[in-house]
Amino acid sequence: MKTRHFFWRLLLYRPGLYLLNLLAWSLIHMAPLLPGLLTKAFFDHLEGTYEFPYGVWAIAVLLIGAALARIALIFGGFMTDVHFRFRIATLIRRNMLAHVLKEPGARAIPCSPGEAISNFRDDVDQAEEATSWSVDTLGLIGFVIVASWILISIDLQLTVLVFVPLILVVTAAQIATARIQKYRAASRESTAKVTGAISEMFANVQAIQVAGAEKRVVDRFVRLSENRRQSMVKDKLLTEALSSVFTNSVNLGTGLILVLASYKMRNGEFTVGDLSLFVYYLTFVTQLISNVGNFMTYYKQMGVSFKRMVSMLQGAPATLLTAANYIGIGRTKTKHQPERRRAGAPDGEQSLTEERAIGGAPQVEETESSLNPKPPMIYAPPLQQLEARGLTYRYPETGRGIENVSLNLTRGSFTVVTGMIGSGKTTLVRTLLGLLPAEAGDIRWNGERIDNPADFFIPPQSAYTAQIPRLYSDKLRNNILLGIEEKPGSLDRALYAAVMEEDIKHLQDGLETMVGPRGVKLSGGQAQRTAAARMLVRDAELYVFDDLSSALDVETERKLWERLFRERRGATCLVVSHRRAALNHADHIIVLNGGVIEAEGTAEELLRSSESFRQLWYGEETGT
Ligand SMILES: Nc1ncnc2c1ncn2[C@@H]1O[C@H](COP(=O)(O)OP(=O)(O)OP(=O)(O)O)[C@@H](O)[C@H]1O
Repeated sequence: MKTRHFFWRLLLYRPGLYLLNLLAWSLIHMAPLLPGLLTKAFFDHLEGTYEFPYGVWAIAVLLIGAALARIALIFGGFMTDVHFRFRIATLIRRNMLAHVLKEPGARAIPCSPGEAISNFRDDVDQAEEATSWSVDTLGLIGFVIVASWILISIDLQLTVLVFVPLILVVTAAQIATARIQKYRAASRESTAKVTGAISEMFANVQAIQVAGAEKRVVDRFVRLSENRRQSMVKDKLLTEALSSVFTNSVNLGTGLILVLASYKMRNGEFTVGDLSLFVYYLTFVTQLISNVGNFMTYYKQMGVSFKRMVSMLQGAPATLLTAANYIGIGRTKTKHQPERRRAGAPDGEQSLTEERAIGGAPQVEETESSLNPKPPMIYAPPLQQLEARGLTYRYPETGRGIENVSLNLTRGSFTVVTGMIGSGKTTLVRTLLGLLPAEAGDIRWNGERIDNPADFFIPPQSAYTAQIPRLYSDKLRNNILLGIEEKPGSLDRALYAAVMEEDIKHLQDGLETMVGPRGVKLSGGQAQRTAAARMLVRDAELYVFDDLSSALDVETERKLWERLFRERRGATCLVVSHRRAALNHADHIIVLNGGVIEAEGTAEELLRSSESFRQLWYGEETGT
């Protein structure tokens, strides 16, 4: 999709509102035609070349009336403009956000959070500005057409002199816009880098301090800011230079008209009223010129912003940005039929993410919301067997990941994925759970294919604790519940299973303790176990733990597995670990190396057959 198609689709999003806005601003910009004619009548009346039937005072009254009418029109114009702008901006932001939320969790945005914020904020503003300025430009063009007709009927030669600067300026601006686009892209990019650096610095204060890297980080920030300063200065300088070209060429045109008019007036071909009309209209012609210039600049800048917004979609069609979705403002929606068919599902093949679940009868619960359409909850039948065949995912940046990995989990089993650092353990569980988009492979729940693992692998099917816990600046209780309803005893059971009961006693406000941004008030182990409790408070068929060992001592980890077995008999566990506490419990162990399965079996078998496994097993003793 090209920029012009994007622009056009934005205008057509709410065509009625856009036309109303266009009408309002056309009237606002064309309204000065009347005072111009009244001023001419006033001077001609005084000069005696024309007799106004109701006298000079009537002209004054009409002038005041015209001014008041224009004020009222401007008020109406602001209302329509605000409504239109707001809807456009909300549409794009909503569509981008909806797409980000649909992307596999681990690759939701293709850039740093700071850059993403800049896309959501500045780039959307740019699109809003361009659409909004288009109505002013069209309104002023309307004014110029009518004004030209009036002026030509008075004096063709002078009228041409009014428009020559206009043509020159528009041509100059056209030539300069390519460069504006380049400078604008550079300034946007450098702004995004500065925003990204700020967000990274705030997120990593502790890491920066312990590494003694304050000076280097600040130096880098200064470098980025300096780059930004330079690119912003270039951008602003060119924009302002163009703007001054617009204004001054029109001033020159005014001078020419005055000189020419004085000759014509001396010859009696031009009245004072004609002169006042020319000068009066010229002010608005000036406005059109700078308006066209502004619009062209905004339009070009929107082209840059459009590309950046498309990059947020990570390969999805650009039309998504302007897809006319319900944006949840103003009206309530009563009926919602969400689209549940997954891309990639071969025709005729049943899948668990569609409206049919195993067992014949549909087991999908429709949720209906008055504001936000939610996907239906999926209740799959209890897990008997989960199979993954040929799972492959490579990170585009490094080409590393996993290749052709298969696994088979039966109900109540405890499977451990182990391997050296960087062998692909996290990638495997993320790909299985749909947090990374599998390039190849097939996942089946009790033999039924799962087309969209990201929608499927959530409670009550599965729950997951990531290697790095993500906590919010809120109470500990809310961090664990994350919005679900607390059932009697459920929180206590989860805390006990996550071996957190002692920690809660020692925390100042127990479960009501505010954990601070990203959980900074908790120890690493507490944060990790909070994440485990968050997982365990959700009843699930399959529990996936990604490497708890970094935050748990051996004894705590042993307790955690024991409690989990006792409390949740029948639950199936997939655990990433290289700790004996987990390996000892395992029914089946998968050893990854370089993204592929190197060996698999029980601990006993692997101790005999796999050198890598022996290294991991004995490495714990030697601490290597
Ligand atoms: N976001 C990423 N972008 C690019 N490459 C990545 C990314 N994350 C991981 N990799 C690469 O993919 C490979 C597998 O990484 P992964 O995190 O799955 O390993 P792991 O076995 O879980 O490691 P660890 O034991 O350190 O957690 C590694 O070589 C790593 O360099």
